[in-house]
Amino acid sequence: MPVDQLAPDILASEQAHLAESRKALQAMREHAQSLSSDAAGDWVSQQILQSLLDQRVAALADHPDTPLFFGRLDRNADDDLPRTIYVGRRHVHDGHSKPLVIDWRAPVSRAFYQASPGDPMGVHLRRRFGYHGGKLTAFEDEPLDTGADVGPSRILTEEIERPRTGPMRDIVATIQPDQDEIVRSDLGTTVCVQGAPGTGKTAVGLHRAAYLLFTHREKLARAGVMIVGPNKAFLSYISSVLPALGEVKVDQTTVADMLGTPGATEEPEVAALKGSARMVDVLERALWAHIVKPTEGVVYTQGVYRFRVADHEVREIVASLRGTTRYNPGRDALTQRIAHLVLVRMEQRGESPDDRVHDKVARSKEVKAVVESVWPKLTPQQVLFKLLSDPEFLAKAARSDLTAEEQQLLLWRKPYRGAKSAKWTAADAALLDELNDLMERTPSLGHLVVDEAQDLSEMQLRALGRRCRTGSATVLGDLAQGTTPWSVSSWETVLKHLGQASGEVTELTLGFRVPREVLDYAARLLPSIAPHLAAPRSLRPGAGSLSVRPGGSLTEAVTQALDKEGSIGVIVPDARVDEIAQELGAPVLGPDSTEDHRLLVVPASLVKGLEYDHVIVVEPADIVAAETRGLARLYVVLTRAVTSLTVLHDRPLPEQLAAG
Ligand SMILES: Nc1ncnc2c1ncn2[C@@H]1O[C@H](COP(=O)(O)OP(=O)(O)OP(=O)(O)O)[C@@H](O)[C@H]1O
Repeated sequence: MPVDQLAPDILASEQAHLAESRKALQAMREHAQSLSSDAAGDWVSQQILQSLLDQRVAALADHPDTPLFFGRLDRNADDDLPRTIYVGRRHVHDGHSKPLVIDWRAPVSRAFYQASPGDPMGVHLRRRFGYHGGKLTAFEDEPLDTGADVGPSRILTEEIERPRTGPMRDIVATIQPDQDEIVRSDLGTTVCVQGAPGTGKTAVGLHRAAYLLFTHREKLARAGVMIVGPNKAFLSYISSVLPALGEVKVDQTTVADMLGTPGATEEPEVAALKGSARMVDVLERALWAHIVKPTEGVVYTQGVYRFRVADHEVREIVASLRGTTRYNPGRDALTQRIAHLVLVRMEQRGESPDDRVHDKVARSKEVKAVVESVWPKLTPQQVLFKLLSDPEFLAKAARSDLTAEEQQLLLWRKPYRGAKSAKWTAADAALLDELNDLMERTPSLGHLVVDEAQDLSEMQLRALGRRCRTGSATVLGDLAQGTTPWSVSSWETVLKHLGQASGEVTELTLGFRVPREVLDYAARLLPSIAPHLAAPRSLRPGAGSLSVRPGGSLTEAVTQALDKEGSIGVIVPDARVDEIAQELGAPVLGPDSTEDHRLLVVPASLVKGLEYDHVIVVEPADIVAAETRGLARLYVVLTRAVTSLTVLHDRPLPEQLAAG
């Protein structure tokens, strides 16, 4: 496709449109700044209005380095909009409300991403713009009414190959048609995306969040949108994308932050068992086993009178409540109903007690004592503590759902002294969350984006599912990159445990990050780790991007990479991180890292979801040997490179890689 830098007139007129749009944006901002919150009636409304105005002013800031628009459509359409529209990150209009730039999320912008010679969608020319810094330097024309396909866009390839420094960039200018389908799917639809490394799953998830917030602003501002990623380093890497799209009110979190940071670790087989949804019934029985059959009634004394509620009456209330409410509301309801019966007795004696008396009875020590003995106040930690430390209690709760060996596996080898001093693992955190929800309903958000979902256990998925129970989700992942002991093998299973069984599973198949030569090399591992998945495809051939060096020198590889532009990740077996960092005098990526460095030593276990222009992998055999799903880990490691991958090894390569 021609990048038409040789048409100076056109380029100059497009640059003039950019200048006009920038000026108009400046005017919109000045107007917003001139608005006053004084018009609001009271102090509270004034504060709310001021905060809205501040947000509006911030949203109208012009970032000189980011293109205000990146595309143009010349349309045949007969609607209220100009025939020529410019597509950009946000709406900009002139002083007469004429749109100069239209938000990429507006319905009319859809054609920019979706129109094709086969289906021009009323567009006869699509123009893409190339930028250098904030300067418009090139454009690329695609006539859509001639029926001829003009081939891949050079602006797209250049965008992908632009050297990386710092965090992930947005892809709003170059979203591809199949990605756009996912980005623009309805709020009510849960979408699950399987995609090979670098197919843009993370990018698509973030852009979908931005699209939904634009399209359903009010509803989602109330209900909330949350992005869930594997660790803080990953969140830091993606943290700039949504703000660059003008969306600052999205929470980004990890499962550990959401459910509680683990204070202990455990054997993979124990973690896998605790992660299984078979634990659900066990937990439910464990909780409800705390309710004791009432053997005594209540005697409430007021002055010289005693009002009695018989034991069988308490039994009846408990029986009617058990299993029909969550644990805590059930406990409250038991208190209220006992108090009610006391009040009935008072009325039978001719009194007319009011609400205050009702409250007093409900809070009396007599009623509290019976409720506590029958339906005790509990914390999730107390229940799980009992389950993991008391073999008899576990056997009672487990029934035939867990074998004797499995029960043995669950019990702590060295029990803690109490629920408060117990140290919980990542798997325990999900069990505690399940118990918490059995006791008290977990509030739901409007939309959840879950990245690297293949690594979540069934119990973690249930925990996330609760948080989008009345909303929807975007679930992203790659079954071949599953590295946890509980990694799932099908997306249908993921959706089921998430409580979104009707969600749509879709696939992204074209890789943008990894050059073909490197991707083909990594794909030699696929038959061993995910035989049912098709080999991934790559947009760019990347001839010469792969170098495998037996006995190769690390210092030499790093020096070569430093001679080129872009970021460098030296990915090493976790056990060798310190040694190699010292050798290179380079910083190490930690789970909580948020800083940018051009050269980083990266532990293999932390590199999921990240990418570097140049990747140097040290000793693949050790990376594989370090964990049960070591081959899948190696697949993740080998698919992080945008421009070049160098593999250094002294030990023989894993046989799947060697046999090429
Ligand atoms: N349409 C696109 N235009 C430009 N760049 C793109 C596009 N789609 C994806 N990319 C780029 O490709 C790279 C990989 O994207 P992303 O991290 O979203 O992939 P992923 O599928 O989540 O990968 P992984 O499975 O390895 O986590 C990123 O640099 C992203 O910006």
